[in-house]
Amino acid sequence: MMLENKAFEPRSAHLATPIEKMALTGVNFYYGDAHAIRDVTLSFPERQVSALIGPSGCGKSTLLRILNRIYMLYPKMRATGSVTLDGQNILDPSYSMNELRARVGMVFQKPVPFPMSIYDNIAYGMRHHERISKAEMDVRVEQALRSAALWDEVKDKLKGSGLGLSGGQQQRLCIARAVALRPEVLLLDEPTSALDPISTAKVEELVAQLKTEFTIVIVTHNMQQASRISDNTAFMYLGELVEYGPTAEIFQSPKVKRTEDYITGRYG
Ligand SMILES: Nc1ncnc2c1ncn2[C@@H]1O[C@H](COP(=O)(O)OP(=O)(O)OP(=O)(O)O)[C@@H](O)[C@H]1O
Repeated sequence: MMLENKAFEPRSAHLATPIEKMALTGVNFYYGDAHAIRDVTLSFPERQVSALIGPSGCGKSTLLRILNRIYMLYPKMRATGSVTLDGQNILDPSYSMNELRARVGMVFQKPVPFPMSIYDNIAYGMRHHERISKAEMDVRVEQALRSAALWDEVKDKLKGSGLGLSGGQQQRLCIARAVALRPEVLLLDEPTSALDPISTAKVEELVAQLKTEFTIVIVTHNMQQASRISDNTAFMYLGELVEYGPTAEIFQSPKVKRTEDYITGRYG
């Protein structure tokens, strides 16, 4: 069945110069007294994949969580500086959390489907955010599952539990759930670290497709993955941004010795 898919029409075709979708300026982050992110300034171009890499504890996940203000759920965590989304500072408390949740979606390392049917896993968020008819919901669920390259595997068992899927399928279900809300930015926190190589390859292919419609920021420990799927790579160390640029440059001719050492596996 051919679906009319307005949500996934390119927002502006054939961009000559990428538009800056999100930008951090002088961002610091604190877990209580612990200073986890130090004066980070960088921007994520629209409809490109940007990878955050660096040794364990360098602040990759923390940086990702600043981008959707998820830390605000916890007391004692605070960010300073500015993070803009299409030029508006999302760290400003007056910026609506609901709007941010709708515009910036997140997928975590460990897939956690809701304990409900595959169909309801996708429909749940939409019911919460929008009023849509059953017929339109069916279309949107199908679109989301197709976008996450999962439709063919689940179309005959939509009423079955999301928990009954394999790990790789569960992760694609979680991606479908995020995509269904039609965000503009997708944050992926090590989305393949719990997956086998075949599922990993599927998710990587999926990221390549999704970037035609979404701006993607991905945290990964996997150097090959960063070099395969990202347009830009940021190398972080001890909470600081060491180097950021086009992925080919970062991997082939890093300017900073520490980046080179990490990428070539001399430490990590
Ligand atoms: N909830 C927390 N409370 C206090 N400190 C934290 C908390 N979460 C992370 N940190 C600290 O912040 C720093 C950055 O952690 P973060 O998880 O962002 O690093 P990471 O690069 O994503 O690491 P990994 O690759 O191991 O997931 C670390 O020093 C970590 O110990």
